[in-house]
Amino acid sequence: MAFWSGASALGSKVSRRLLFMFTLSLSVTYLFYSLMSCYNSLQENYVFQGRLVTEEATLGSSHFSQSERTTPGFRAEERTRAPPTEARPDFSTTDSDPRANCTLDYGVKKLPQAIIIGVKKGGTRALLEALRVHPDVRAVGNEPHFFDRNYEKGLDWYRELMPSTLEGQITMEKTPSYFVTNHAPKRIHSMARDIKLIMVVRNPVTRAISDYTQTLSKRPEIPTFEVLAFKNRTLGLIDASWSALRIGIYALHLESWMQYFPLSQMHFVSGERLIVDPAGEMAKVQDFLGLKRIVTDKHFYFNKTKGFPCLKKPEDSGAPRCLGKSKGRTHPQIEPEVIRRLHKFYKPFNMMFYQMTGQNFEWE
Ligand SMILES: Nc1ncnc2c1ncn2[C@@H]1O[C@H](COP(=O)(O)OS(=O)(=O)O)[C@@H](OP(=O)(O)O)[C@H]1O
Repeated sequence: MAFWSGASALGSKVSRRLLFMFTLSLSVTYLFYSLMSCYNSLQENYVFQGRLVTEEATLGSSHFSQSERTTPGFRAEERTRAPPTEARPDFSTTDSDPRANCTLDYGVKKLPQAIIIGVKKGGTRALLEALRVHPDVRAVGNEPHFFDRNYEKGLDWYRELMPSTLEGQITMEKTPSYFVTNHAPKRIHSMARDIKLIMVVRNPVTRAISDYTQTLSKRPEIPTFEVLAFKNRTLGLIDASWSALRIGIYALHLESWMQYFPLSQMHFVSGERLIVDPAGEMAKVQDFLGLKRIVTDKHFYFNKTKGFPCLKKPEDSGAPRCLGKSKGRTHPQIEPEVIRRLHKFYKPFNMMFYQMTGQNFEWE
C-alpha cells in the first residue's frame, strides 16, 4: 500500500516536472521566434551603414500627390500618367514602421497630438526618424494621408493606424502633402484644435529640384526641369501651377493654416539646418513639443558615404541608421539662369514667409 502511494506520489511529481519542462520549452521557442521576427523586421527596414530604408523602394511605381492630381493647373501629361487612386496603396509614399513588430503594444491608441504637415522634400523623414528616438514619442512610420486621401474613412480608422502610447507619450504622424491640401487645416482643426503642427521648410528652389528629381527617378521620360518651370521661357514667365513650384510658395499655403491655428501651435524647422546641425534643430523641436531634450548630438554622426547625418547605433540593438537611397539623391544640373530666375520669383514670397513666421531662413 505504502509502496503504491509512494509510487503514485513519485509519478505525479515526475509528470508535474515534465509538464513544467514542456511549458518552459514552449515559452523559450515562442520567445526565440519573436526575437527572430523582430530582428528580420529590423533588417528589412533599416539600412545598415549606407543601404537603407524602403521609403521609395515601396514607391517604385511612384505617384503624384493628391493635390497634384486634383489641381486644375496641373499639367495634363502628368495627370494622365498618375495611376488611378484605387491602384494606390494607402501608404504609398513611405517606409514601413520598423518598430511595429518588435514592441509589445502596451497602452492605448490615440489620435495624434502633433503632426509633421510638410513640406514635401523638406526633410520630413529625417525629422520623424530622429524624433522616434525619443522615448516619449511614438509615431506611425508610414504616411497615413488621412486628411487628404483617406478622410472619408473616419477618425476611428485613423486612430487605429497609430501605435499605442503610454501616459505621457506623444502620438505623431507625418504626411507632407497636408501642407498644400486645401481642406487639411479645417479638418485637422475639427479633430484637435490644440494640435501641434510642424513644418520642415527648405529653400523653395532646391525643394523644387528635389521634387523634380524624385519624379524623374520614376518617370525618366518627363520633360526637363527647365521646360516644366516656364509657361513662356522667352518672356521669362514662370509656371506657378506646376506643383513642384507651387508647393514652394510657402506664404500662400501658410495663410490657410493661420486661419485655423495660432502661430504658437506651429513650429518651423529649417531643412538646411536639419542637415548641418540636426541636434540644434532637434533641441528646438523637443522644446516645442514639451519634451525633455533627450535626442542630442550624441545620437547623430555624419556619414561621409551618405553625405548626411545618420542616427548612431542604438544602445540595445541594431546598426547605425541612415535614410534610404531616395533621400539625398543627386540632383540634375539645372541651368544657372533658370535657378536665378526662380530665386527672383520666390523672393517676395520668401520675405512674406519670414514676416509671417518671424524667422529668417536665409534663402536669399
Ligand atoms: N539625415 C538626412 N538624410 C538624408 N536626407 C536628409 C537628411 N536630412 C535632411 N534630408 C533631406 O530630406 C530630403 C527629403 O525630404 P523628405 O523626407 O521630406 O521627403 S518626402 O517628402 O518624404 O519624400 C532629401 O532631399 P534630397 O537631397 O533632394 O533627396 C534630403 O536633402
